Amino acid sequence: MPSDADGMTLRGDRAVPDVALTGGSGPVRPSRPLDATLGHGFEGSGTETSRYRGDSAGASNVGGMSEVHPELAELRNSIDNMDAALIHLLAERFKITQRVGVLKATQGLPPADPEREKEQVARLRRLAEASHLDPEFAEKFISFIVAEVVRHHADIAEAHQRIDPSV
Ligand SMILES: C=C(O[C@@H]1C=C(C(=O)O)C=C[C@H]1O)C(=O)O
Repeated sequence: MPSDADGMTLRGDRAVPDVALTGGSGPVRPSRPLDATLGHGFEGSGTETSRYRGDSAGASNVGGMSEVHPELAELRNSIDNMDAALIHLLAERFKITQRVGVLKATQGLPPADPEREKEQVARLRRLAEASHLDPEFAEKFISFIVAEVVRHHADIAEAHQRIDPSV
């Protein structure tokens, strides 16, 4: 199985992480020994290893200089990129749902659509399972977002009602 430098194994046309994350706060299940997955610096007795050990914040203090383990820094860089992508995606989603809210308010439709929500939850649970993400976490995540959207829709409907009580 070909493997690139980032701990990703290429299966078919997809890159999948060698460590399977089961969900938000769920357990991390290594699909191969953790030391092999993590690579250098975590096993053995090299100076690189001991230098970065023993600091729970992931930083070691050498001569008053705080150093973060280079692999930890690299991983956090990726986490930061993904968090930024999540925020951008959420911002785009809320732009669209605001338009849905205005459309519903002007058409006299209710803020929430429980049938649509059920379909979304079922679909996202399936997608989560296929991606080795905890489906319970996926459901909580989407429900949290949808609840906020519905609250916005109720606010838009109320504001619209004040301007045009006929709807
Ligand atoms: C966006 C809508 O309004 C609400 C919000 C939803 C969402 O955020 O996905 C889904 C269903 C509705 O309860 C919609 O009806 O499509």
